[in-house]
Amino acid sequence: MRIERVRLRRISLPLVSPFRTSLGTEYERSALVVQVSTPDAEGWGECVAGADPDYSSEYVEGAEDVLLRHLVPRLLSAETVTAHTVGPLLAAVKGHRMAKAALEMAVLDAELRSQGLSFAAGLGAVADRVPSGVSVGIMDSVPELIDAVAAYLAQGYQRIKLKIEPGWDIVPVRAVRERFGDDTLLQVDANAAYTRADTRHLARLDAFDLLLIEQPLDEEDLLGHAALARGLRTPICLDESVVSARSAADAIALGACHIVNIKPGRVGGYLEARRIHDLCAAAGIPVWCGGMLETGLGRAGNAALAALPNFTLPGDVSASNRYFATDITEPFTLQDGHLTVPTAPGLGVTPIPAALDRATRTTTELHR
Ligand SMILES: O=C(O)CCC(=O)N[C@@H](C(=O)O)c1ccccc1
Repeated sequence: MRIERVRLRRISLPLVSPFRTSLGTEYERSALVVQVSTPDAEGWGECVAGADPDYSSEYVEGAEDVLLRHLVPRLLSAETVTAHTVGPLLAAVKGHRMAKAALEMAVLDAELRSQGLSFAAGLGAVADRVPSGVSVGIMDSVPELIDAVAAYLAQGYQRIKLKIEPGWDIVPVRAVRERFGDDTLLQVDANAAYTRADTRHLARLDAFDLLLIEQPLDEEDLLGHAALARGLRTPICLDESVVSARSAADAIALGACHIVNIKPGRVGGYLEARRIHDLCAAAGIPVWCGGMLETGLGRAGNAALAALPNFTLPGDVSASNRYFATDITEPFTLQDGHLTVPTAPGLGVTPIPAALDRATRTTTELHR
């Protein structure tokens, strides 16, 4: 395909409720929507980098700058581009995986739309719906947390993920386990808030039969996670530490994880996400699809990805209304605790012009 034009929109969507993690509290989601125009089709992508470089080193202004000055020009000057050549074309630019992922996603969307293929078909989905888990932030009190979890379970969510940090871990997790019983699928996410010195403290979570503890230590501390894994019964899941298939292989070889949270934006795109899925499947490591508070664009791609065979744990692919009163696409809704995998060509969704315009703060366009 020949890329004629790339349009970047900085968008902002208010969250239905503040989302607090060990990294801080978000009240609105900033994101970048990438629109790629080719003679055959338009393609849409979403950059998951947030307002601040706190989850990773990327942040929305930085992603916009590196896209405009270093990444998009490389694609516009190429005679032809396919989703599989985006990575090599951008390889000279170090890092910036979330920015690259957004561009590759838009090219993949355009390519699949022009072929009349859905993301699900293109990636190798084996299911037409995926179980929905939900991420529950840190709250001001345990009663407030219990009410929030009760509401999500009543909506049909199949799995509860609780954000934890030092001072908000054992007590809330015990309260949720005791209130909702042993059959509720429950896991925790620390966003790297602990250190190796916390091993004995974190081992107290073993009492609650959790599916996993996600990213307890610093993203670069693979040996620390391997040591922690030897001190805990609860399986260790990595998120921030896994930025590529290579890093997934290293983490697995070092015994740093039993489970991997795959986020296409964090690992540089859906194609690398599939490579990690395949590598983990070969190593007997189950995976699940994480979330970055995506709009319906990223939610559509994630639903398709979560339908691949080794995504055997419910992911954070929740309904649009978990975060947004109004999404920029038709909203994803929970049907019997599942999201339906889009079957239309490409992502299967496109932004609703009025909704996208309302969410757009700035638009920048680059042409061949
Ligand atoms: O459901 C979602 O999209 C969000 C799931 C979630 O908890 N994301 C977390 C995470 O660390 O996985 C997060 C990402 C980015 C920013 C803050 C929090």
